[in-house]
Amino acid sequence: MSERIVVKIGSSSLTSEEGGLNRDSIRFFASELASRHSRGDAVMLVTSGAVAAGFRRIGYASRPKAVHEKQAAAAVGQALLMQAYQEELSEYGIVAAQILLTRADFSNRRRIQNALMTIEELLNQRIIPIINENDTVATDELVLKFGDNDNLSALVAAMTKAAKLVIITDMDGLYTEDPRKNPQAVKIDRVEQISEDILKLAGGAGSSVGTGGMRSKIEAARIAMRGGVQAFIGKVQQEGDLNLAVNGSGRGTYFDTKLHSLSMKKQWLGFHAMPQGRITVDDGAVTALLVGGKSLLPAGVTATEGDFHPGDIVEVINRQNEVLGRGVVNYASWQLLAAAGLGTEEVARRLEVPRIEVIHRDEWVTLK
Ligand SMILES: Nc1ncnc2c1ncn2[C@@H]1O[C@H](COP(=O)(O)OP(=O)(O)O)[C@@H](O)[C@H]1O
Ligand SMILES: N[C@@H](CCC(=O)OP(=O)(O)O)C(=O)O
Repeated sequence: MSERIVVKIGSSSLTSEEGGLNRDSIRFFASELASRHSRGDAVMLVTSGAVAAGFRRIGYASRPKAVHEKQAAAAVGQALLMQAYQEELSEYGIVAAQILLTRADFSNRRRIQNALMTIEELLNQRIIPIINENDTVATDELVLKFGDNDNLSALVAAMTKAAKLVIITDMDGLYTEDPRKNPQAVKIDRVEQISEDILKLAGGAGSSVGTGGMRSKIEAARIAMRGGVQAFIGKVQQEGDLNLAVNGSGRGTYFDTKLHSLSMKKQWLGFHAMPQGRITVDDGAVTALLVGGKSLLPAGVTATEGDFHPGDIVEVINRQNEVLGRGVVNYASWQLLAAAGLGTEEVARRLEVPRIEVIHRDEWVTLK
């Protein structure tokens, strides 16, 4: 059966600690991708490695830390990376395309629609889109940077309604602890829900070339699952490993989902738009939102944060500060402050709001 898949390859799989691209690795991954492509899959690749490939060529002794140096390294390395993929994929008669995206592109509806249309056309033409963060324009200081490509790959998978996201890394899955630190750590084969406990298992990057570590991969798996995409985190190292990973018997951890893909509108709400504020809710409201599929009423609100207006997107958290989801708010922040904890009739008497629900169920996305 042919499928739509997104494959993400981390810096640690493409480069050595001393920097520079490992051409054998690129050759190997190209052959794995070509094998899925020849089965009829629509294959997209999200690849890191620009900074790691470029710093060596520039002459820096190690992976740079300063933003301008990282961006210079990425500018050099991205060209080397594309050249290597293009040459290796052409051995199989496959054409590759370069797509560079930033977090800010995802926050702009028109830009992201355009990127999606481009990707769809490339896939129609049996081209493999090769996607990376546009490092020269994305900056660290703002929330506008992905930093690692794990999140980017999950957003691409959700946006293109891929069946599967394969996150390739140097570890054969998620362990109960970082195996580099504790060799007794035990591998987890399947995860059906990403709880806070699962997130706590994961530490930072294991190598000096990787950035995200396991935590950002699990966060990516969470986005993928919410978007109705099955995610895999693990190793693809020998011939046929990518097929195994796609078919369910790969060397890694599977994050299964029973959810259906989210509409572009709900993806926008949940993943892309920048929230303008936060609303804290009580336990009754948590159940109403997460279990009952109900709208959020003022009675369940205990606190608000930020300056928002009707129509803005806000994040909803519980008393433990865990994010439950996001939605379109019908109140201004000052109105909600006045209405918090009150019954609906009381609110209707006191305030003029476009809708009595703080967030209507149709304009809500659960992220927990
Ligand atoms: N619980 C865990 N299970 C597995 N690996 C973990 C865990 N916590 C931290 N890690 C580390 O995450 C690393 C992979 O992330 P990273 O170095 O960013 O790789 P990549 O470049 O492939 O994105 C592993 O090498 C491992 O040391
Ligand atoms: N866009 C950057 C990605 C940075 C990075 O190291 O990411 P990753 O290896 O996925 O943790 C690059 O190409 O170098």
